[in-house]
Amino acid sequence: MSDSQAIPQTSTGTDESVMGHFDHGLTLALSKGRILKETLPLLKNAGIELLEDPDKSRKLIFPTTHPLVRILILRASDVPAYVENGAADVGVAGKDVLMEYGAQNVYELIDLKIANCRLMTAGRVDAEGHWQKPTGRLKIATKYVNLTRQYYASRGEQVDVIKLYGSMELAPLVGLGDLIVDVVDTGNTLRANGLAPFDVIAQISSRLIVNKASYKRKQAVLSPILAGIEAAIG
Ligand SMILES: Nc1ncnc2c1ncn2[C@@H]1O[C@H](COP(=O)(O)OP(=O)(O)OP(=O)(O)O)[C@@H](O)[C@H]1O
Ligand SMILES: O=P(O)(O)OC[C@H]1O[C@H](OP(=O)(O)OP(=O)(O)O)[C@H](O)[C@@H]1O
Repeated sequence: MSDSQAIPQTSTGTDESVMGHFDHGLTLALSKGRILKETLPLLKNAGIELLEDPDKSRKLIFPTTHPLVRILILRASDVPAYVENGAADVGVAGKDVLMEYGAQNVYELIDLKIANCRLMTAGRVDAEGHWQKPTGRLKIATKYVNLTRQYYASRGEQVDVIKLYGSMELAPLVGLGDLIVDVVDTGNTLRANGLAPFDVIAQISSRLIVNKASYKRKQAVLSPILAGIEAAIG
């Protein structure tokens, strides 16, 4: 690497809360977007505010106003893995993500009642709002492959599941699957793409999860933070 390409070291870039193991403190795993936006007011009530705007930074670890708390910004679906393996002590993730991942080593402590939506089946309908059920096995396009298999198995239906990573609404429009399983809030995305919602699989909100070992070892730091968050829930 030439000098002009060298990565600049900022004063916070080598700070222990950013780079170190941070064993004495709490590491929180959140995801960018709606979860971060809706979690910040709850954290504020627990004395935790970001020192930097993650929308204006390429960093992934953020120090906070609480000297013993730092925040990791991850992909929403990666949050359970970080908490389950102890790389983060605490995480906030949608119930959809938690059910799909099936984390073992975590306690689900608080329903934060944010990012509320429903996990649903949906499909392409004609002008009268009718869906043509195909003959033979249903093909379901979704990023929730485990949940989808469980749901149809519980109904005694054999289906083929096609794994996608986003924009599920596109799939039935171009013949990739007969139905989708995705989260629905206003229904606008379904409507805009000529799809209709069918069955509700689960009501979804975001949950605060804690690594089981962290819960035992870090009670002193954790308890007042959990109390502050709980007090702020609407
Ligand atoms: N339209 C919505 N309205 C309300 N809550 C939603 C909506 N879409 C998703 N959620 C909830 O918010 C969580 C995070 O969604 P977000 O869109 O930020 O991440 P994502 O794009 O689904 O994740 P990933 O990048 O890992 O695929 C979801 O797991 C779900 O619980
Ligand atoms: O019923 P609605 O209010 O339209 O919300 C549903 C949409 O929200 C989510 O996507 P999101 O907005 O998170 O975009 P994404 O595809 O980047 O995840 C979800 O995957 C749906 O597409």
